[in-house]
Amino acid sequence: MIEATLCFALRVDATGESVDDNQRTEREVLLIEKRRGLGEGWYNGPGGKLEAGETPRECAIRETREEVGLEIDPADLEKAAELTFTLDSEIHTFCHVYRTESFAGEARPSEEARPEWVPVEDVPYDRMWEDDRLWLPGVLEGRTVVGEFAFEGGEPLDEADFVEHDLEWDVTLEEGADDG
Ligand SMILES: Nc1[nH]c(=O)nc2c1ncn2[C@H]1C[C@H](O)[C@@H](COP(=O)(O)OP(=O)(O)OP(=O)(O)O)O1
Repeated sequence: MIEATLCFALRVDATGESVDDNQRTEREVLLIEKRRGLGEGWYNGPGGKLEAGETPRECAIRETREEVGLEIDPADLEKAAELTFTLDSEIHTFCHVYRTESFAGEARPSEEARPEWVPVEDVPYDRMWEDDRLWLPGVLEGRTVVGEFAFEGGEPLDEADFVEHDLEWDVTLEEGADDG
């Protein structure tokens, strides 16, 4: 089983467009267009596989730094979801999902990822994993969720068929004692 993370940074963008002289503000999320690995060519949050001895929180911070160059304080990461992806009835990947509204630096591209700030209303679900449209909108609204998503058809996971899912919303997500 692969243990992995995803990290969604959110910001409020003042667009400067005036509506009755009020400045319109729009929430944006930092997505990446993935340049290699599982889900290559699709949009997702920064993230990746845990390294030995690393907590999920540490992994989410490291992957976000490596892939797009943002720095995040561990205390500012909020656990938002725990997702289990099964392939042909076996657990393939367990994914810890975090969100944050606090970070330092400017997003920059890397070999692994091309970052893009996207209005929360315009997330390109047609260019993402098929399961994302089921859980990401709630996560971006600030909710928590535990989900299980079943894929069939053999490796690789990103070419398998998405067949069923189960979601439990607004749960309390426990974290390991060393995971802050
Ligand atoms: N069904 C799914 N929906 C989704 O949104 N993200 C998924 C997913 N299945 C896997 N992922 C994500 C979780 C994790 O961030 C990433 C794992 O992909 P990879 O195994 O290719 O790892 P990466 O190459 O990104 O990581 P490293 O090699 O550790 O840098 O894909």
